[in-house]
Amino acid sequence: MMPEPVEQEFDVVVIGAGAVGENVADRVAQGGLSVVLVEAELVGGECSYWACMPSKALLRPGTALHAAQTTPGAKEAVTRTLDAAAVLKRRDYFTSNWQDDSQVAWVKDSGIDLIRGHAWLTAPQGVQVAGLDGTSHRLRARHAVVLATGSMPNTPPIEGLEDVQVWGTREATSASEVPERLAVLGGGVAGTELAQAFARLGSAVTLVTRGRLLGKYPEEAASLVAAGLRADGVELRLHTETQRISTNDDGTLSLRLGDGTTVTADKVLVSTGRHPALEGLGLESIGVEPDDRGQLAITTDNSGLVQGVPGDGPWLYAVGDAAGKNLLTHQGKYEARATGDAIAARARGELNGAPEDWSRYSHTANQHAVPNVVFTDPELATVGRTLETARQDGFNASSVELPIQVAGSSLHSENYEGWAQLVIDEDRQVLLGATFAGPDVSELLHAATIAVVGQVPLNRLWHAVPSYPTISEVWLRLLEKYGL
Ligand SMILES: Cc1cc2nc3c(=O)[nH]c(=O)nc-3n(C[C@H](O)[C@H](O)[C@H](O)COP(=O)(O)OP(=O)(O)OC[C@H]3O[C@@H](n4cnc5c(N)ncnc54)[C@H](O)[C@@H]3O)c2cc1C
Ligand SMILES: NC(=O)c1ccc[n+]([C@@H]2O[C@H](COP(=O)([O-])OP(=O)(O)OC[C@H]3O[C@@H](n4cnc5c(N)ncnc54)[C@H](O)[C@@H]3O)[C@@H](O)[C@H]2O)c1
Repeated sequence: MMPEPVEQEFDVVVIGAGAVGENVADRVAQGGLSVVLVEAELVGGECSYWACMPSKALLRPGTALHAAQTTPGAKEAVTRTLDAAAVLKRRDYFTSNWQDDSQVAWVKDSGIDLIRGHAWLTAPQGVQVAGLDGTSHRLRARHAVVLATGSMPNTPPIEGLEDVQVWGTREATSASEVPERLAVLGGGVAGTELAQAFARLGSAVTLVTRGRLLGKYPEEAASLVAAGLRADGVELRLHTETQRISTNDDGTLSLRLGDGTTVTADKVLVSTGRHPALEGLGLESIGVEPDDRGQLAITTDNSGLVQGVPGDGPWLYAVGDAAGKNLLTHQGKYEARATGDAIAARARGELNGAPEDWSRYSHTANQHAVPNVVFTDPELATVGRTLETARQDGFNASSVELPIQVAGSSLHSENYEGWAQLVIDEDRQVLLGATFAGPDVSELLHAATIAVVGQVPLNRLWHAVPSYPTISEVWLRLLEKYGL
């Protein structure tokens, strides 16, 4: 006989204890509300164990080595290649060996309840949990339920894919061995970063993508990254469809490509994008139906409130990858802080209706300034609008571009190659976006984020003097080229 469910009431129920769910729970707890986090796997989610942390831990040693190899004086001291076993060991450290004890301790210390199990909605403000320990929970949320369930990998329509064992990003980031030959499908951020990480660890890597590399980024910046990958021996098969995948008798895998050629590899990584993890969440019970493509989709307002949901007042929110706006940890955590504060303010009666733009309860930066770093070598860092998206959004936009050739970059490494772009709103004379590509440019990005969010007039930005000799001097050159 099934045991009776445990009935519990909380002010807020958060489904999913990734970085984003943890942050919502923290803010509502700080706002004086009782909150429970429900997590089906590891507390800390994708970023901590299978995404940001391990991928960056795999990339960083290669970047450090390459920096030394391109700096005379240091170069002579570097006589060996990467120690793959040591790199994997360091990656294991950054994933805490896939143990979540320290994050569980933080949850408890923060006054947040935790239930390990799979949760779904049963009714407005009602959540059922199948506990991993066999217990069943029936939860009622007095003020809010927050969906922070993350995202799932897309499965590309490739013949034979269902019958073979491939890597997703989870298997790649937690790999215990470096495959001799790796084929990567998808030329987005995940595929590009992991292709370089494994190439530098010793794999012969072929990356196959149907468009150009990093197609969402300005072409000049993306082509510097492509050159970096090629220099590491990655074979780039761009503008190429993959038609079929099959297993060979020796256990290797073969990809038949649209141009009639075949790529054979020991492992194949499929990294062709992700979609919000909304399946199995009981959304049908509150009237959310799959769209024409059979996918569940939700719309949220600027405080994360899901639109068009039945119930008595605002109660269902979605944040982070689950909301599907920006699949980035830092931006999801930003949404989480605002949403958590909005829930607490609504509970106190201090916030009615949608929050004002740029108030602490609003995700306004999502529309203007989402920072984004591709952690390859060279790096690609971008914030805000590209010239193309600015014009699509109706801005009277112009741009100014330059190769990064300043004293700081020439000192940084031999033959430093970089590229920078500012996108300008001609009507208001403020920045709409910026892109930097080159070794170690990611630390330039926050200055651009501040300028975009602060809508700093260009004639005031002129007075922000970059230190000499730093790579940031490219800011001055760009403003000079613009005509200041
Ligand atoms: C390879 C890779 C590298 C990346 N690198 C970066 C990077 O460098 N920087 C960056 O900003 N972003 C990066 N990202 C994106 C980043 O990982 C995500 O944006 C981030 O993890 C989203 O956090 P989240 O809390 O919304 O979701 P998640 O971290 O996915 O957490 C969701 C949690 O919800 C749980 N869950 C789901 N459904 C249920 C349910 N029904 N009941 C209970 N629990 C449930 C899941 O088990 C999971 O723990 C990377 C992604 C990938 C794939
Ligand atoms: N440094 C970072 O911040 C970082 C790193 C990795 C991942 N991420 C996040 O994780 C998410 C997922 O990364 P991703 O690289 O998988 O997604 P993505 O959307 O960046 O790239 C998907 C790639 O797959 C290709 N593709 C899509 N469908 C295909 C098909 N049917 N056949 C062949 N190719 C196909 C696309 O053309 C594109 O090149 C991203 O949205 C990103 O925000 C962030």
